[in-house]
Amino acid sequence: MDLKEKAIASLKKHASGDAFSRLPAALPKASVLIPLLLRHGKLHALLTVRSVNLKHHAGEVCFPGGKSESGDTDETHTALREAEEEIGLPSHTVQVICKLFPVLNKAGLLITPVVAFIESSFKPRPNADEVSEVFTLPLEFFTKEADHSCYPVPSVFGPTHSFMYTDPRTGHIHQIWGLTAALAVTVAALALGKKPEFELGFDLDDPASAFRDVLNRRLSKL
Ligand SMILES: CC(C)(COP(=O)(O)O)[C@@H](O)C(=O)NCCC(=O)NCCSC(=O)CCC(=O)O
Ligand SMILES: Nc1ncnc2c1ncn2[C@@H]1O[C@H](COP(=O)(O)O)[C@@H](OP(=O)(O)O)[C@H]1O
Ligand SMILES: [Mg+2]
Repeated sequence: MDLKEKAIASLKKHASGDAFSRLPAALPKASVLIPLLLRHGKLHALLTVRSVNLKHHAGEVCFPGGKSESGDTDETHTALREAEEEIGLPSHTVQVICKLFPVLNKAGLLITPVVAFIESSFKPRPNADEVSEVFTLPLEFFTKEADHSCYPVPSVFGPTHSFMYTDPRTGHIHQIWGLTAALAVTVAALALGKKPEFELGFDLDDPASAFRDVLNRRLSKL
């Protein structure tokens, strides 16, 4: 099996399917697209820098995505629609692999990560209202200790991970932390089949278990 096939097979083992699709409507929903691509024979991930003018998470690094809208048919539709709006990614060129288990953020938004392969030749067209920059980086960066730190403060699941990435193309230094870092380390570890050099703070064989506890606590309060 080649790199891409291995990553797809490994990610699909953690597909959440529709297990979380029928949760109460009182739980507001969002999706993020985790776009993977092959570049120089390696798996890469695509990330965005949010506009400094946004009300929430201004200037932070995140995956393309956003809140579910009434016309969306499911979580995957939300992720693809948002990616098309934010970075001009044509949905028909995207190979969706699977939805992973959703995560709850502090605001109570249930966020479903949708993992997908995009074409290596994709040229982003950022929507300046929402996105100031788009960059890609090797997925294995999220398994290395070199530019990583970890804080004991609980994030969406496990401790808070943080990475400092210097983009060799632009020289820009990007901090990737919190929710986005948690999703990136999970997808990197699963897709590459490689334990990170640092302590993850959750069980890689069952990454959804920590999340289930958080979700059940939240559901009991609805
Ligand atoms: C949650 C969102 C996917 C919603 O999308 P929208 O475009 O409508 O804002 C998005 O805001 C998002 O990805 N936010 C997180 C960005 C991020 O990871 N920032 C760095 C750390 S802040 C953090 O981890 C917040 C955790 C929390 O519980 O809120
Ligand atoms: N055309 C537009 N111009 C400016 N802001 C927009 C916009 N469309 C969406 N937004 C804002 O962009 C953010 C992300 O939206 P989405 O969920 O669609 O990704 C939201 O703001 P905040 O994140 O500041 O609340 C939303 O209000
Ligand atoms: Mg968004």
